[in-house]
Amino acid sequence: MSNKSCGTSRIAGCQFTLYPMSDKFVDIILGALEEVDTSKVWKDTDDVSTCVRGKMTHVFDVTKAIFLHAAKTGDHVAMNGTFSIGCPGDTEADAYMDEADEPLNEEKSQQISQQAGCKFSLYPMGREDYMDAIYKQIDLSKHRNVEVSHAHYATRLDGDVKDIFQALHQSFDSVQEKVSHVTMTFAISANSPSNQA
Ligand SMILES: Cc1ncc(C[n+]2csc(CCO)c2C)c(N)n1
Repeated sequence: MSNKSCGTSRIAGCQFTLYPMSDKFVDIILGALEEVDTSKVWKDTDDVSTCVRGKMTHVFDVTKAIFLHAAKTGDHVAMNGTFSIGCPGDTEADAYMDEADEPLNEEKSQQISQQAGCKFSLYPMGREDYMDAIYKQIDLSKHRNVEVSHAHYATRLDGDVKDIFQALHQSFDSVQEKVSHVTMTFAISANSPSNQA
């Protein structure tokens, strides 16, 4: 099987869009994209979304940091996105697969404390037993730092943004160990007026 691998890890990616519910949306989007160190990932931003690709650890580090920097403005900010790994033909970011594993934004991200709500869905591709792959690989009870609940077509995670992204990362990683091509969609929202008493 050709899994387009390079070294020991495979190219992962995330395509995401920030939606700041604020008049300052341009500054919030561009500010978050600028403030985060994206030098270990391939990156492309257009009028619809941003795509980052490279080692899984850097893809999660950068996506999480961009959401945190937008949310720390205090404005109501949402992000929708799709993670993908093992997509046949996804080799364009090969050069980035040689980057060392240390995430570049972890220190700054650790300093930001931010609550959020998130819904995510896993899609193991090309498998008749896709439901088993989802149920067997994700032991959601492992995510001790986030509140896990079930929603139609998705699993809901509530807690600190860093813990939510850690749970997303773990779930995605455990499924991709067993299934070659996996996508995972997510929507995350912070500072929503719905949560203000
Ligand atoms: C992560 C992310 N990347 C791109 C866009 C698209 N976008 C909409 S407004 C704007 C700034 C002015 O051009 C940009 C880049 C987004 N919303 N979120």
